[in-house]
Amino acid sequence: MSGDLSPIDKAKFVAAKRSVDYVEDGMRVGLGTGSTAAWMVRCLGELVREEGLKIKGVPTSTRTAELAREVGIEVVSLDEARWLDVTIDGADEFDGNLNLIKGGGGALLQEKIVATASDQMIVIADVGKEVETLGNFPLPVEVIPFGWQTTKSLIEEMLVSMDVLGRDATLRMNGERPFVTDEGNYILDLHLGRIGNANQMAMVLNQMPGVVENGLFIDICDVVILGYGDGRVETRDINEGTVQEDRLDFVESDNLFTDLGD
Ligand SMILES: O=C[C@H](O)[C@H](O)[C@H](O)COP(=O)(O)O
Repeated sequence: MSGDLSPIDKAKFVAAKRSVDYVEDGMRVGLGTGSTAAWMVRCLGELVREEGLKIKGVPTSTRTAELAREVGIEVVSLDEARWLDVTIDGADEFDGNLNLIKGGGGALLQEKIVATASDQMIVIADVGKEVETLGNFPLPVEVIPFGWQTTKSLIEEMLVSMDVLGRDATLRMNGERPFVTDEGNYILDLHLGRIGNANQMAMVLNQMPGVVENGLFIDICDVVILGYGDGRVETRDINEGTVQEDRLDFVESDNLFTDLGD
């Protein structure tokens, strides 16, 4: 079965597999959204079903909620859980300070609320997500549908005044219609190229009328677990200042991958 996976999927899988080591019995766990986070949800489901792990999962999208229930994880709302032990999620880009761009799948609002309500946020990513400076990936900004074209013009004017390289904002589409988030909002993707001051950009965007949230996650992520297509895993902890490397090996078994340890 491992032969069916592309190197990028293997990289996502090994990062996800390593991340569930952070989850202990009784924890309240934020469950991210996207293809990498989906691997993590499946790995957690396996632990719940086969090893009796008891956790409460708070999903960051309806997609993740469906998958979590499907694999046997008890799903609760953030209001029920109130505060979480850990959130594990993917990212579209991360830099050396573990600042992120998220929202490629449109789930940034719930993801940011859930990650911020967690003692620890762990990002799982394939090696292609690492960048020197954020901004090559279009920055998603969630806006309310009312007056979205005015909001778009205001954002573009702001980008000119901030002297940002790219200034185009495009409405995310789902076929012929605007893409609609779980909260009923639209997404504007900002094609910036390079975000010099991500903190300032995040603050300025969130002050604009019509903007609900932006996809910059600044000082929220604690740990990045980076997967490689050959099974190597690198864990970077920004608080501890540590980098650990190990390896998961691919085997043709029911479990797909076996932890070989150090
Ligand atoms: O809205 C989606 C999320 O922020 C995802 O975590 C992000 O887009 C990364 O997704 P993937 O793991 O599929 O690359």
